[in-house]
Amino acid sequence: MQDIQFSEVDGVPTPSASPVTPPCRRHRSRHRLPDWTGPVIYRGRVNDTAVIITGVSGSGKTTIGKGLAERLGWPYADADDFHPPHNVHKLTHGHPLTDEDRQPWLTAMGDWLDARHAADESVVLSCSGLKRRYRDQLHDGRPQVHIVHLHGTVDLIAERLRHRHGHFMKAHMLEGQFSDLEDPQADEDILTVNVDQTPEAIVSEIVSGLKLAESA
Ligand SMILES: Nc1ncnc2c1ncn2[C@@H]1O[C@H](COP(=O)(O)OP(=O)(O)OP(=O)(O)O)[C@@H](O)[C@H]1O
Ligand SMILES: O=C(O)[C@H](O)[C@@H](O)[C@H](O)[C@H](O)CO
Repeated sequence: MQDIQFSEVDGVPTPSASPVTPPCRRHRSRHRLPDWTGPVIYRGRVNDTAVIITGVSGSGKTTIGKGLAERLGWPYADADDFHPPHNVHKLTHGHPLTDEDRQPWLTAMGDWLDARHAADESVVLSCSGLKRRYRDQLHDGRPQVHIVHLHGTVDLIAERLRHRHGHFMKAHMLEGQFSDLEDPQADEDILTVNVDQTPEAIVSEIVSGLKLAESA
């Protein structure tokens, strides 16, 4: 296998030798690997980037998503705002969502990602993305999307939820969230970050892990 050296050109890592293998192992082969025909598309990087923060309820998606968006100077959106009223009603009354409930919600987020991409706009979206097929639905065919999964223990997250007030999602639903959770697999190209650290440290880990450029 040929060794590929990278140098920076306009902030984009560029190989100094024509590779015969993909330039980056974190690239998802199913939909992002271009044939080697010219300019480098590094990790699927296009003009805009969409970072999706996933994790169970209480893992910190909102806290970290907003912090990251602020650090990068990008708009932020929360998946909770894409739920049809029926889903919010169910969650508010303590009923977990089914795959069927989640379908219109995933479609709405996908449409939103496509609209932001068409406008060349980089964004941060917080979304539970508990099951692999939900993540695939948002990820596949969207080279601008990078997923960051917030990982934490049940005990730590339950403790945080016990202290959270004014949110429709209640702590007792955490068990259902963990039973629905399908941990990210290696081939999903997902950055997993442990939430047992300060929000600032988590945001920094994401910025460096995804090599995101911070706003001045
Ligand atoms: N790294 C952290 N350290 C300490 N507390 C945190 C951290 N991240 C989040 N929290 C706190 O934990 C609680 C849950 O965080 P947050 O609301 O961001 O989670 P969430 O994943 O968006 O939840 P949901 O999916 O239910 O909206 C909040 O009270 C928040 O302030
Ligand atoms: O997939 C789900 O069950 C939902 O997305 C929930 O996780 C909530 O929307 C959210 O996390 C609570 O704020």
